[in-house]
Amino acid sequence: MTENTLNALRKDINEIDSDLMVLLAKRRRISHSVLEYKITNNKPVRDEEREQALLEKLINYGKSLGLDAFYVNSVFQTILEDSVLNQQALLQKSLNPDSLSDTHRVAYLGGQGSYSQLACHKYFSRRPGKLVEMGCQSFEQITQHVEKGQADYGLLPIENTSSGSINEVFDLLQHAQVTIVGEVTHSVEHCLLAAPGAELSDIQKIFAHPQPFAQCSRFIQGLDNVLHETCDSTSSALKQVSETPNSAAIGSAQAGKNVGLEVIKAGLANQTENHSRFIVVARKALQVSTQIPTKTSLIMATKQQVGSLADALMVFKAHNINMVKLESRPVPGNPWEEVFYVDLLANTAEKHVQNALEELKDHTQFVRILGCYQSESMQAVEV
Ligand SMILES: O=C(O)C(=O)C[C@]1(C(=O)O)C=C[C@@H](O)C=C1
Repeated sequence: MTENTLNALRKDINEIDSDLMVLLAKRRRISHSVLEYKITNNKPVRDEEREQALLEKLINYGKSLGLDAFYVNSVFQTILEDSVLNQQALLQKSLNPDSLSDTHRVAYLGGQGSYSQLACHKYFSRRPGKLVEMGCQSFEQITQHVEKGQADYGLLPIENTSSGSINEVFDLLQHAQVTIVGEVTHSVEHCLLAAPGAELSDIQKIFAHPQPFAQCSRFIQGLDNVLHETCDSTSSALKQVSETPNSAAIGSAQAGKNVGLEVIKAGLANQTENHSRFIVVARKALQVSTQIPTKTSLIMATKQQVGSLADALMVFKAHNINMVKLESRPVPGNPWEEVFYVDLLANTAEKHVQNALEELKDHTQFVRILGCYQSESMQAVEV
């Protein structure tokens, strides 16, 4: 085949890709119009039955065209996720016109290329406006920026599929004067990043934030005679590499590229599927539509008597509320006392949820709602 033929074929591919883009944009606009029907008729945004029927039809059609089911399914699951999340974001925007600002000032940990920055970009990609990013040195600095009104939002990692809950953030939430207004899950691919040309055998020291160290513990334990040093953030770990010979940092490939470092080993995390969930905090709560999946997070201290935690949890069962997280943390200054963090699939705008929260007071010493917010972890339908 000549180079001319190759160029002609690539031109055909470019044209098909442009046509696909036009069709995707058209599909999105139609999906926005469908939302109007759902608003008027108070229907849930997501219609899993319709998604399932659509996917089945597309998979069969794909087969007749020689496209395999896995490919068709994954392409259309992505399209459907975009459609649902966009409808939800539009609905939320119409419910909270006050939050419609041209600028979002967002505080997060670290700087360019940090995992928090990537999660921030993902969350705000569906919330148009100018993003003013404020890289911070600590989680506490993030909540302080929000409390003082220097930032509109703060992004805090709360749990990771490899290392579990991020206790420092749970402890901070006990006292911070902020409310949770959103969540975003981001997949994290940890790489070992070093100066161009370096090899794994050259590395004598590794810099990283404690979280990546925990999430890559098996890889780290397998290295002999390599020192580790913890840093405040991935960004500062990257900076250390440029100042320390024969060193490397753990970070995303993008973070390394931004500062001229190369990936010398990828896929370091203990689990192949390594995801972090971040919460978005603000000073003022947002109203959440009852037509979209919603989470309510709270902290509670149960009474110091036998069975009080079980009694408290039975309240959720009695009101048919699904609890998706329960975490206990010590109370600073009060040894052996515990507070519990609870995530519920529930919207505080609903009467049965309000009743449950009222009843919960009978079984606890205190309850504080940390936030009621749109749940963005979307489960794909099974076909
Ligand atoms: O058909 C609908 O109800 C839509 O809102 C459209 C659409 C889609 O993009 O195809 C989006 C969300 C629903 O979960 C199902 C399908």
